[in-house]
Amino acid sequence: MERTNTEFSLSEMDPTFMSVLAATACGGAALVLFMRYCNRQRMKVKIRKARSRRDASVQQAEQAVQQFSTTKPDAENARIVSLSLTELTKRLQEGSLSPEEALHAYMEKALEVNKRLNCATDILLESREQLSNIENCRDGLLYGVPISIKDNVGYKGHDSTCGVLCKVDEPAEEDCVVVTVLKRQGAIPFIKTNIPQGLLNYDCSNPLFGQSLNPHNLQKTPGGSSGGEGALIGGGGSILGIGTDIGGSIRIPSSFCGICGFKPTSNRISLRGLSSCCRGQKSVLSAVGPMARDVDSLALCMKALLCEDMFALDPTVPPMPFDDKAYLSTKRLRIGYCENDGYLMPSPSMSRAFRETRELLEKAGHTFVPFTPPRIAYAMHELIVKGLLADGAETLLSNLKGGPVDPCLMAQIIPYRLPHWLKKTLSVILRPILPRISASLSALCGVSSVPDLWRQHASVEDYTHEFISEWQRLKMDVLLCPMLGPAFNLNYCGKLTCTVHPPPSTVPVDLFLSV
Ligand SMILES: CCCCCCCCCCCCCCCCCC(=O)NCCO
Repeated sequence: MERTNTEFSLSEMDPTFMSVLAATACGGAALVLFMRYCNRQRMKVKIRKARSRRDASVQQAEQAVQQFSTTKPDAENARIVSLSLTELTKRLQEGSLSPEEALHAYMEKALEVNKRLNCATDILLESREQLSNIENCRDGLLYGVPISIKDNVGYKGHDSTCGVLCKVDEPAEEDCVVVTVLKRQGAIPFIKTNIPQGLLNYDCSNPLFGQSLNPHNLQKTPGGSSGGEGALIGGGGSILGIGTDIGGSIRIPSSFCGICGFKPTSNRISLRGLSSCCRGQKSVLSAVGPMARDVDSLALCMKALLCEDMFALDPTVPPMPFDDKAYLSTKRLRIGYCENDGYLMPSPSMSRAFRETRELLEKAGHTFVPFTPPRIAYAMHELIVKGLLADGAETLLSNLKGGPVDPCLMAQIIPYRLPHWLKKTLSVILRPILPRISASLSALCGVSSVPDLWRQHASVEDYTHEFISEWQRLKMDVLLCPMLGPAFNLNYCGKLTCTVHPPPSTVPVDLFLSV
């Protein structure tokens, strides 16, 4: 066949041109490798910086505790950390215990728990400075009470990392509203606690601070995302903590660590000044709430937060104080119960705890009515997963950019990263054999347009009203249902979420230790 003049073989090419081409290709490859190397180095520096900052604060706190114990050798630390919050506040208010003693006792205990469970991200050494004007808060409901706060709760001068590298070295300019109000009530935030990377996970590990462990079994996770709080409080290192919850982040670690947790309705407590990896997401709303050893402590914390100060600092919060009358009422209740929502089977231990609780409440004269949450599979996929990741997980992924993905998040992130066409195709193929995975994959594509997002919001609104109508039809006061638990193994994340707004809480029935 005759050769055209545009055809030529490599051997006929100008050797100078060939060398330039080869040099350019090698240079390009070297540049890419160099940039990757620099990026990895930058990443390592950031991780090292965050860790050494945490370690330095731990070291300084150890010195402070030691120094205090030499000036006050007779301090009854073990006795102080065993008091309930009611007893502690009483002793602080009557003056038989000083805020300084309470703070140092808890700091010592928290450091010991942290050594075992790796649950702290930062020790707030400013807490000791706060002691110097704590007498101005003598009338506060939490006068002198040392408290813990989750990593994403803004505290002036400290990072709220959410476990991602891009938020390291971004210290809060001001205390968030919750911290301001708690401080005015006399509380002393002294420690920040660990979270899973990105906060959208039920484990508790991130590349900056590593894996936190369960206080009752070191092979298990404390849960997430308020897992550091669960571990610290469950281990005895804090008497009251502040967590956040979208789809279980207060309730699940409370259940896994054998403590109590309360997720109020969203914006009952101000969210101003809190950090997040999916800010602007409005389908499944986040909430701030307390975690503690007993229910009375949760109530006291709510009472302290629901005050004029918070309503003035964040006027978007409804100015509705704590309803003491309802809390103390002994009226017989009409309790809706749901042992199995048809989506997630409770574990045998959880079923037993549920039934024992029901029996006790029935004996106490409360009435039970069966309640079935409407259209649960639809709510899980179309409202929760599609709502949380309406942007196709773009915001979360952009927060993870430039850093390693934690092993506990990997299984979640792989499907997020698939291209839309592949998620859609897999969803269609898997529909007949794995309907839930198929529905999740389709939901992970998020919404396709602004009108689609509005439809999504409208569906959440409709579902909320459908749920509330059923609640009202049955004339229920509360709903009793089992929690996820007992605690999972490390790196095994669960998927239990909630989108409607009745405020749920977790209360331990007894401690179930799996071996
Ligand atoms: C092979 C395909 C598998 C598809 C898997 C689909 C996974 C969807 C997972 C969605 C997970 C959402 C977790 C939500 C956690 C919420 C935690 C929370 O409450 N955080 C609050 C932070 O303030």
